[in-house]
Amino acid sequence: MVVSTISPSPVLTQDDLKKLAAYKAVEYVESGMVLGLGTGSTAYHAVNRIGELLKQGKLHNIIGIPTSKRTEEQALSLGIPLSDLDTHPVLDLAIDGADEVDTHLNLVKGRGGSLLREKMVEGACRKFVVIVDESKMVETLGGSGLAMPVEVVPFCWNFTATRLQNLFTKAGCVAKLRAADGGGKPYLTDNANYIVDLYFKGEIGDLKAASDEILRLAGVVEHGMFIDMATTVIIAGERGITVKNK
Ligand SMILES: O=C(CO)[C@H](O)[C@H](O)COP(=O)(O)O
Repeated sequence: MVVSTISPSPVLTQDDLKKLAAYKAVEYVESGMVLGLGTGSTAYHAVNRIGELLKQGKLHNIIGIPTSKRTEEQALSLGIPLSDLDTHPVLDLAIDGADEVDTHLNLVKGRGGSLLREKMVEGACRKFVVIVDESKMVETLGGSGLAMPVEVVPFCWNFTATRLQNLFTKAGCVAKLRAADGGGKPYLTDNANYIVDLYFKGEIGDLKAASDEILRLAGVVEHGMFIDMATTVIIAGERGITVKNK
């Protein structure tokens, strides 16, 4: 793993840090590329920057593949030409945020709800650049006490949630159905599925084994562990930008 650190910065807000990481990632974009466009408050800055460079004529012939309806709307409003994986099954580069990044550059994604499309798009990229502020860096995934999302079909979701929780009893896992903003109804993904958030008290353990066990359950569509997918992680912190390459 190659690590490089670039220039210190003054006191910045978390959003400033997200923007710094996003702008740094957009330096990897070249004219003619097919790009995966991520979802979330960090990726938002990257998509805006790509739109800005296109408008200024500094980038040409970009094709974006959005990872959510939200990003699709944003990209269209900026005049970024869009396509899909059916037409472009191999992408040059994707830029996206993450909820957690571990020391091996494995990720938790999907607290913003777009994990399935993100995994499809980012899994089809030659290069996947992840952009985070330093608060997202963790020793081990799931250890922050925050959610590890799993997209499930709505049919008997409670049955699936219970089976998910039972997979990780040793890790003190609690499975909760994600509610839509305002409570009441379940959160619906862009694919009309539900999300069950897994909360761990202990360690998940072997990530690949956990992934296999989750995906073996009928009713599960995809989970938010992105194992061995990121090729570069750009971390913005108070002391500057750190770039980690696989
Ligand atoms: O996985 C995601 C959405 O499904 C986001 O990339 C992740 O939640 C990070 O979001 P943010 O940049 O807003 O912190």
